Amino acid sequence: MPLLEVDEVVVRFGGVTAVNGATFSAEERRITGLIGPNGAGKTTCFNVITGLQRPTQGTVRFDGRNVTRTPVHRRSHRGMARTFQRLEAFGSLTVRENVRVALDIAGGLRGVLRSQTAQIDHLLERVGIAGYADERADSIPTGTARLLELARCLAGDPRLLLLDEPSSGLDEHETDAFGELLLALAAEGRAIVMVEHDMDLVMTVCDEIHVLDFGEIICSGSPGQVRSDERVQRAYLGQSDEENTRDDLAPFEATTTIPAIGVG
Ligand SMILES: Nc1ncnc2c1ncn2[C@@H]1O[C@H](COP(=O)(O)OP(=O)(O)OP(=O)(O)O)[C@@H](O)[C@H]1O
Repeated sequence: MPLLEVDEVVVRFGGVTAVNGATFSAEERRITGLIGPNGAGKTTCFNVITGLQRPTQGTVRFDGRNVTRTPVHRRSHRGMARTFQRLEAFGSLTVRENVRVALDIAGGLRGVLRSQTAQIDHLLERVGIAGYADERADSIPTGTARLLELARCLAGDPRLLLLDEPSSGLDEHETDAFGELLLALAAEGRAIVMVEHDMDLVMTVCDEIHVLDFGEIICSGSPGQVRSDERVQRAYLGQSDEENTRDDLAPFEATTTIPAIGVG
């Protein structure tokens, strides 16, 4: 049974249908990609999964239980963790203090009063930002701040990790290391769902990919299946030049086939 099941979810904002009957799942030990053009409904799906957005219709199940109406903090307590596109760390605290706060909160839920320095160091090393431990969070590069968000998520030892554009701000070398980290986190038994615009990363690490377009899942499958799907290629190429300004879409402008984006 998948750890996460999203079933026929619809989200309407007035006249806008942001998500339209989306059905997909995520399993432990696997990395699931959720991709699609700007405004396709990816972040809204994350909001529904984590409880920030009540769906107009549909169901979310986590570990077999219907959590569609479960508040955010209870879903978190049951093992969901999420990073945001917008950075959420406390800017005036150091990187180390940010991780300590996250560990204290997670530990508090388990009755542990004070986090151990070794735990903090371990998390910082794990995500590769130990060198920034004593810097203020608002002074570190964006990519590093995203890794700090991940460290804060891992403080709660989540079973399901939802990552919203986690690699943005990382250079090529850092992105490669990040991909390795994701694979290691999944191998430990976690389910990872990732909204990501770096197609090289998505195609390299994801076991399964769901493609959203105008709120609908238009394709689900392996990276190979998604790359060769005509509807996916049309969805990306269909954007006007004005809309099509994001770096992530640039590779699709040069070619009509996804395999030519430098993967595999
Ligand atoms: N609170 C809201 N009120 C009204 N419309 C919204 C709201 N949130 C999202 N939308 C609309 O819903 C659609 C889906 O938005 P969403 O942010 O989920 O897309 P996305 O795929 O995450 O986009 P991006 O890749 O640009 O982050 C868009 O048309 C957006 O304008």
